Amino acid sequence: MTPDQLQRIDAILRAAPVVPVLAIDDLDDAVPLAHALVDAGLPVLEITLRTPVALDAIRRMREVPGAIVGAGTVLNAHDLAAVEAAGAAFAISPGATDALYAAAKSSAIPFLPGIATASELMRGLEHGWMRFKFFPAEASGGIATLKGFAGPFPQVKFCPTGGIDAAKAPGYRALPNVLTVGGSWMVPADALKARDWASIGMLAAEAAR
Ligand SMILES: O=C(O)C(=O)C[C@H](O)[C@H](O)COP(=O)(O)O
Repeated sequence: MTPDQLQRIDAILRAAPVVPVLAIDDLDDAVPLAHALVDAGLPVLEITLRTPVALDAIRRMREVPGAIVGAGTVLNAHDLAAVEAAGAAFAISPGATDALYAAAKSSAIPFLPGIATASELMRGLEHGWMRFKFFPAEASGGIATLKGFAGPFPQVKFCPTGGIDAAKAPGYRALPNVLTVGGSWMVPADALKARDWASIGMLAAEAAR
């Protein structure tokens, strides 16, 4: 991670009160969903590569004014190259491998690897990274684990994701080593299916406060 990549990932995460983690099945939902979230105060969007239309969704959503659209579920060097080619502003992984770190080092895209343990974090430090997704946050000890990491790793900051909801988010965001949190709670599956942008906007606005 170059100083430039560190500065860029920090700027992106600091622009996000919360990062919505999105799985888009219907490409026609991409733009109205981005509008609903951005207008509600959540400009930074993580589009997971879990659906066949994810790369096309990134291409469309990045045209929405104010949106900072990145990719999630980036599992390998091939995924990283694909999301960079689609114009993603950043790439997030639920974990990390040596091959993925190597690919990220030779790429310009800001990359946020995932870690859940001290050893995974130390492997990331060896590769030069100081910003991580903490995943799956709740299942990996949540706030108590992040407080534990603050002692031996004072220079490291996190975006915890996984099992966080509206009630739990403020506790995470109050931690000094947390830049922002990620989660899908503001886009309930039934609201997305119903294209209920008003409800999603209300949940997003609440998350942005
Ligand atoms: O697909 C990925 O790359 C992931 O890392 C998983 C997501 O971050 C979580 O599924 C979001 O967590 P929830 O808010 O609990 O839904």
